[in-house]
Amino acid sequence: MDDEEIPLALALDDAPEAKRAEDEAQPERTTVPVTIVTGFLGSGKTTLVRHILTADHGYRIAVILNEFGEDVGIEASFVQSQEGLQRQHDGEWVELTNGCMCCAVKSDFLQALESLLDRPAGQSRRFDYILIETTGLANPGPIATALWTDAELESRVALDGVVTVVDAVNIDRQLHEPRPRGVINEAQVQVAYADIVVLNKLDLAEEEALVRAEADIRAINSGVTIVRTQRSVVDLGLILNRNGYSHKGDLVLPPIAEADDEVETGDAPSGALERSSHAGEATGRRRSTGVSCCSSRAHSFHARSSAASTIAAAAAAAVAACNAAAAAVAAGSSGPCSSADMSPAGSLVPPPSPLLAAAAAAPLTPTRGSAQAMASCADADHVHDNQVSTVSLRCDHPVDLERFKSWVDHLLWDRDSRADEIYRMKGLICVEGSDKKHMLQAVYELYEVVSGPEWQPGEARATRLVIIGRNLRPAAVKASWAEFVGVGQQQQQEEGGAAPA
Ligand SMILES: Nc1nc2c(ncn2[C@@H]2O[C@H](COP(=O)(O)OP(=O)(O)OP(=O)(O)O)[C@@H](O)[C@H]2O)c(=O)[nH]1
Repeated sequence: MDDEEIPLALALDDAPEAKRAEDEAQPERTTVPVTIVTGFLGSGKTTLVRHILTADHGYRIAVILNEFGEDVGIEASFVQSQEGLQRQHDGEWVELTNGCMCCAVKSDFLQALESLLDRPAGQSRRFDYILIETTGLANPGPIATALWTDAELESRVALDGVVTVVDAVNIDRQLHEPRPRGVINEAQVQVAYADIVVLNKLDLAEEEALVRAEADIRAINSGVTIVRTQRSVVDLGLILNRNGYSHKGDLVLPPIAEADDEVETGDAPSGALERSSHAGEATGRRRSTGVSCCSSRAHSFHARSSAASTIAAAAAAAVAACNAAAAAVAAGSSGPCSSADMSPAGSLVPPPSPLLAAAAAAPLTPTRGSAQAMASCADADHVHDNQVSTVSLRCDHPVDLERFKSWVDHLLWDRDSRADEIYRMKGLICVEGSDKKHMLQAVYELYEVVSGPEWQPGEARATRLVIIGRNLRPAAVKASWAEFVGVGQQQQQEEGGAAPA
């Protein structure tokens, strides 16, 4: 979006008459295709969605953004105002000049879909495509399954495809991150469900890493199309209107022969994905799996559609097959939580622009519990519970930008323990001496702070930050915030608690 033309806001009733007449002359489509955009935290999903929204594709696209926990409002409000958009007096929906619409919802995609479909006729131009952007820790399976099943019930929406955006720099550690037995590895499942993988951040990754990433992806989902991108700029013909789940078209799934809804949970240590040696062997097998949530959702839809359960089970089986093979190879050498399985931190290539700061390897600050119930996990180096959670911070007075950056440097780079890991930071920053909003974006050790539009009159000028990671400790994060930004503990408000994946 950086260099692209800024779309202007359009009042819902302001569609040009000629365009409106043209719209009304078009026959109604019986179903609206839905593409799910998924991918791990910070991979480039929003960047892809913005690329789609601003491209010249002729579709009128409705986007449903599912924001993670307490970051609701942070990214959406910044992104929308950054793009010259204005919220219409229509709930959270925003409409762009090309007819695309955007909505931020906290959790329930299907509810948002219903509200979209139930919009009063004539209030806006008709849309003919829906994009759903999941959170970075989401398992896209339940949404895909529900949409696919609904299509069988002659729903007004139909699953078109699942696009998984992969961060070429960080996918290695994401796929191989150790998990306690039975705990889902989100990155693996997101890859497993993909019809197409957008391998993003080419500018930050070396060729060797790209080739390795492709092998890892194919080890999970051997039939998937992989397209390399920078800033998620992809040929939209590859990702929209694939018609992959239509009864008339061929089902686009990892080519798994006999998957059904009886996928077992259990024995294989998820997160122990072997690299390329078993690429292709993931297909045609039925193994036990750590992806229990897929199979449980499949059960709930089995009564409505046996085919629907197959999609979930197929993805689960793909991951399971990889994990089982990896477990066999790794047997006796490293357990599910062995640090030997982890990718070395800090192996990123230097950033190409001053906006991105590269970090040396760095453990971090302390940790926090979470709502996500996970088993404890110990290895020789550390004992922790492997919980993913969110810490939200707020400060109601302007912060010094340089001090703020120093704090981020410290938080991301000067860690003295590897028990915890920050996956993602996002924040709106109210900078001392500036009338412009600033935004922090961090993905693992890389971060950028960019300035955006001016604060609007009456808008609360506050700094709001969201930190998502594994084993975060809020007290220590707050202490470091106080130390580096110079904000007294009494002035901080911790807005949110733990947010489950
Ligand atoms: N250098 C570089 N940065 C990128 C690229 N694509 C995205 N980014 C940056 O990566 C950061 C995360 O991008 P987003 O699009 O917000 O990622 P996301 O997947 O939507 O993040 P979550 O919603 O938190 O999961 C932002 O700072 C982007 O500007 C790329 O190809 N190269």
